[in-house]
Amino acid sequence: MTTLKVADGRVLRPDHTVERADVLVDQPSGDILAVEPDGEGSASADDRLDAEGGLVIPGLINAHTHVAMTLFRGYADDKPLDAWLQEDIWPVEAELTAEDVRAGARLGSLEMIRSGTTAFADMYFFMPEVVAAVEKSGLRALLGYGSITVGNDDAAAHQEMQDGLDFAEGYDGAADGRVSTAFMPHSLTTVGEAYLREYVPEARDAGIPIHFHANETDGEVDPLVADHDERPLEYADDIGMLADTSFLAHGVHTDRTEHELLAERETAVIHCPASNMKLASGMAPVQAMRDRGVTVGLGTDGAASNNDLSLFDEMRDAAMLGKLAADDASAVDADAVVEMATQGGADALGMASGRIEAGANADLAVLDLDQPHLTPAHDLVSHLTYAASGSDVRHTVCDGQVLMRDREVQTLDEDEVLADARERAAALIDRAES
Ligand SMILES: N[C@@H](CCSC[C@H]1O[C@@H](n2cnc3c(=O)[nH]cnc32)[C@H](O)[C@@H]1O)C(=O)O
Ligand SMILES: [Zn+2]
Repeated sequence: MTTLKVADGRVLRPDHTVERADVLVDQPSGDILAVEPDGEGSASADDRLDAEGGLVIPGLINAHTHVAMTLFRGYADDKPLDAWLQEDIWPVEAELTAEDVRAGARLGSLEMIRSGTTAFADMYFFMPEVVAAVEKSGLRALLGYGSITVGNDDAAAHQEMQDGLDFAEGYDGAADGRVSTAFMPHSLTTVGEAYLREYVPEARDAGIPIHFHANETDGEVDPLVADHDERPLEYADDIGMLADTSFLAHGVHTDRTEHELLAERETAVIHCPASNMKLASGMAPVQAMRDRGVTVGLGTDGAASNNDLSLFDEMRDAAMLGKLAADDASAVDADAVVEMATQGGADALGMASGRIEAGANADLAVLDLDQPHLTPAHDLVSHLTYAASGSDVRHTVCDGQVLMRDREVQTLDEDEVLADARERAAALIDRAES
C-alpha cells in the first residue's frame, strides 16, 4: 500500500464544520482511508503534502462545461446566446480539428487543476481527445459527445445521435476508471423530437446517463411551449429524459411544475451563473429549486461564455445571482453554494467525490489561508464562497494522485500547454475568418 498524508491542515468536513486533521489517502485505490483529528494521526505515510496554514476542501466539481472552448476565450463577447452561437461560435467550431480539441482540453485541464477543480462534465466534439487530456492530466470526468440534429439531413442526424451513443458505450471506465460517460443530446430545441424519441430509450435501456441543455433562454422555452402545449421539462419527461442518472444544464426559465418534476425524478440541475449573466439568459430560481428538493450542481459552461473555468468565481456568482433572483439576501447562502460546488456536483455526476471522509474518492484541494484577503477567518465556508479565488489553491489531489504540489502542476508541462493552445487558437481563428 502506498499512502499519502495531507498533513497539519484544517479540514472541511461533509457537515461543513472545520477541524484540524490529517487526511490519509490510499494511492492505489485512490480512496480516503481516514481523517485523523489532530494528535490522533497514524505514524508515517509514503508521501506527505504540507497543509499547515491551509484549508483542505473537497476538489471542486465543474458539472457543466465545454472544456476545449478555452481556445475561444475572449474571441466573441457581449452577445445573446442565439447570435453568439450562430454568428461567432458555430462558424469557428466548424473549423475545429482533433488536435485543436486536444490543445483546448489540456489548457482547460491545467486551468482547472490550478483552481482546485478535480472533476468536470464535458459535452463537445472529438471526445476521445478529451479522454486523452483526462488520462494525462489526472483529473476525473464525465464525458459525452454533444449530438445536434438541426441543420442536418436525416442520415447525418442519425449519425450524430449514434456517435453520441457509441462514444458513451466505448469510453465508460477509461483512464483507470476516472472517465465515466453520458449520452448528450445538445438541447431540447437543437435535437428533433423524432431523434430524441428514437435514441433516448436506447440510452436508458443501456443504463447510460443523459445530459442536455434545457430552459436556458426565453427564446428557447417559448417555441417549445407553443409547439407542445406543455413546459419543456414536461416534454423532456414524456420522452424519458428525466431520470435519477440524468442532469441538465441551466434550468433558468423553469416553473414550479418543472421543479416538482425534477425533484420527483431526482434529475439534477447544473447552474451556470456566469454564463447566464454574460449571455443575459436570465436568473435561475436556484433557491426555489433547492427548496423543492432538486439537486443543484455548479458549472462554468464553456470559457467563451464565462470567461474562465474557476469554480471559485462561479461560487461567488451563484451566491450573488441567487439572492437577486429570489429578491432575498438570505437566499443561496454560503453553505448552499459550497454544497453545490462539491456534493451537489458529485451527486449529479454519480461520483463518490465532493466530501472528505473515509471511503470517498481522494479528490481534494488545499488552499493557502495565510493571505490578506482571507484574514480574519471568522467563517471559512463564507471565505470559500465570497473571498477565495483559484489562485489561493496550493495543492490539488485527484484519485489519490498529486496533480499540483506547491502550485507546480505535476502532470502537464505548463509552458508547452500554453504555447500549443496559443498557436492552435490563432491558426483556428485564421482559418475561420479567411
Ligand atoms: N455535434 C455538435 C456539437 C455539440 S458540442 C456542444 C455545443 O454546445 C455549444 N454551447 C456552448 N455553450 C452553450 C450554451 O450556453 N448553450 C447552448 N450551447 C452552448 C458549444 O459551442 C458546442 O457547439 C455539432 O455538430 O454542432
Ligand atoms: Zn453549455
